[in-house]
Amino acid sequence: MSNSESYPPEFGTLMNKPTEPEKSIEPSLDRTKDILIPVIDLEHLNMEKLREACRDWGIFHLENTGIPSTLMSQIKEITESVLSLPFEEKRKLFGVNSPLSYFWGTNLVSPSGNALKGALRKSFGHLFEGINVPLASLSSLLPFSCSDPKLESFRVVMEEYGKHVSRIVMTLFEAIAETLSLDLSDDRKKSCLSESTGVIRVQRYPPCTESPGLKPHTDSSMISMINQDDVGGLEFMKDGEWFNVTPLANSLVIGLGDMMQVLSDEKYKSVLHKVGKRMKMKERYSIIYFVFPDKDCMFNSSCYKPFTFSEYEAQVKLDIETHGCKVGLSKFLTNP
Ligand SMILES: O=C(O)CCC(=O)C(=O)O
Ligand SMILES: [Fe+2]
Repeated sequence: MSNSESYPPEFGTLMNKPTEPEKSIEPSLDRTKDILIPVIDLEHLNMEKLREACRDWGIFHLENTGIPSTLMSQIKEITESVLSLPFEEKRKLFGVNSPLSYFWGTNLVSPSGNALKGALRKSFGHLFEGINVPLASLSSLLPFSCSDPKLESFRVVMEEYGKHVSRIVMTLFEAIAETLSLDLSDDRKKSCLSESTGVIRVQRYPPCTESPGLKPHTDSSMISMINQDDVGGLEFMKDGEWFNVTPLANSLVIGLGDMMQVLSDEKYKSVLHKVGKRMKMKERYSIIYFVFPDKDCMFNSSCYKPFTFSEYEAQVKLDIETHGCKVGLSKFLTNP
C-alpha cells in the first residue's frame, strides 16, 4: 500500500484512519445487495439479450472485448506507479503544456479534467484522485510525447488502450442502435461518438471501506466503459434500490449515459451509479472511458427540447456551480 504522502493533503482525515491492509471486511458491505447484472459477449452478440440489458438495466458486463490481458497488467502497473508518486511530484509532473492532467477531490470535473470551482469543498467525504487523458491527445489529432519517462510509458499504454476502447465502443454503439432500429449514417455515428471529446480517466480511491468514493450521479456521456478492479464498490440504482456491481474478471462494465437516454427517446435510461463501500481495505483503481457526442451534435427527441451537446454541457456546468450538483436532463424536458 502506498504512503499517505502520495495523497492530496485534503484527504488527511480519511488517510489518518487506521488501516488493515488487504483485509476483507465483509460486514461493511451489504452483500445481500449483490446482483448479477447481464453479461454480454461482444464476440457473439445476442441482440435480444443486449436490448434487455439496455432497457431493463442500463448497466451490464461486457466480456470477450479483445483487450489483451498483458496490456491490462501493464496499465495496472504503470498507473499504480504514477499515482503512488508523492502528491507534489504529481502536481509538477503534469505541467501546463501536457494535455494529460492530474485532478483530485471530486467527480465534478469538466471533460477537460479541471475540477469545478467549489467542488472539492462540496465533495467532502467522497474523495479520489486521477489522471485525465483526452483521447485526442493519444491519436494523430494532437500528437505529443512526454519528457518524463514514467509519464511517457503511461501515455504509450494509454494510446494502446485508447485504440481498443474506440473499437469496442463503436461495435457496441452500432449494435445498440440496431436494437433501437435506428438507421444512423456514418457521419451521425461519428458525431455521436466523438474522438475529439472522449476521455480516458484513471482513478484511485484511498483505502477505506466505510467512506463513499463518489456521489450518486449519471454520466453525461453516450456510453461509459468502466474497468473496476477487484476491490469493488461500484453501485447502481434499479427500481429505487442500490445494488453492488460485483467485479467480474476480464470484463468491462458498460453504463449508458444521458445522451443514450435522449438518443433512444427514453427507451433506454441513463444509469444512476456511485462508488460506495469497498469490499477490501485496499486502494481502489478504476479506468473509465467516457465517449461523448461532438460539441455541435444535435438531439431532437419527443421528450426533450432540441439541444446540442455543448448546450447540455454548459447547463450541467452552470448547475454544478450554482447548486453544487448536476440537475441533468430534467432541465431539458418538453413537459417538465
Ligand atoms: O470509479 C468508478 O468505478 C466509477 C467512476 C464514475 O462513475 C465516474 O467517474 O463517473
Ligand atoms: Fe460515473
